[in-house]
Amino acid sequence: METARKIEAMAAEKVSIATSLKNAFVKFGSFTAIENLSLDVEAGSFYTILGPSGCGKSTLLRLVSDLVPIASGDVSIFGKSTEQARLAREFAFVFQDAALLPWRTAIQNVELPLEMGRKRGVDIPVSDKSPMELLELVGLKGRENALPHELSGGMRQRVAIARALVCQPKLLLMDEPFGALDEMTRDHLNLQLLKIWEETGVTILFVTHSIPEAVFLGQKVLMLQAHPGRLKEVVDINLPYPREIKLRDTQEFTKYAAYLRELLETC
Ligand SMILES: Nc1ncnc2c1ncn2[C@@H]1O[C@H](COP(=O)(O)OP(=O)(O)OP(=O)(O)O)[C@@H](O)[C@H]1O
Repeated sequence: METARKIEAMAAEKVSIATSLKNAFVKFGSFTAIENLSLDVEAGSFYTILGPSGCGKSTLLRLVSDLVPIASGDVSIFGKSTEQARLAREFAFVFQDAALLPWRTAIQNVELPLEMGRKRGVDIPVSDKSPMELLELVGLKGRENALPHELSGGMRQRVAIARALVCQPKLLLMDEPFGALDEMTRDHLNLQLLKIWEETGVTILFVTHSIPEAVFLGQKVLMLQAHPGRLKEVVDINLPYPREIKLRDTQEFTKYAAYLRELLETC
């Protein structure tokens, strides 16, 4: 009985951890890109990732998403190996470039992962929201039949987010998704992303170069340092949600941003 309870508790703990890294190393030949990284990301949380160029931010997301192998240590996604999690569509990736198929309309791009799953005869999870509802969620109602070249950069990125959500991922990996956008569009998408996070309960790992963006979005900011890439500090952002743009004008926000700027200088 005691043992059964222990196993149950361990299983529950595993499920409540979206991503677990234990003494993880990533190497490219003799070059160490990530050194001895240990981290538990709680399910449903929003982590932003900051650090100097080349410190391994993208490599970390690529490790979690089974795109690069671990050299030593452990990495798991909801208690599964990264390969099992990839096959079960537990996570989805959003890159800086929306990478839409130019000959398909917005809605056809969102439907693509479902079509591909069907073609391969794979049983994939499907969002309880339809592709149309997902486009609505990202504020693109009425533009579903537009081709990518008829949409702005921000709109294309919103289609990419809707596409990432179509298989109901539990974990969303975002690598500078708004890095190429103007400030107003970025602000708008930051707000929309927070709304999506609150509505869906998805766990988010979000790489950015922008300190204000990292503070505005994240519950925690993961600061990495370079040469070799390793964890410098996890900074808790104790600012309430829902967050509004005017939060950036507050003293608390400015304090966090200043602290992170100083920390970044030491990385
Ligand atoms: N496929 C690869 N082969 C060899 N080295 C690689 C490979 N991918 C990344 N690296 C190296 O690993 C290190 C970390 O790269 P990564 O792209 O993760 O950094 P980053 O923090 O995302 O950088 P940036 O902020 O400039 O985007 C860099 O030194 C990079 O040159």
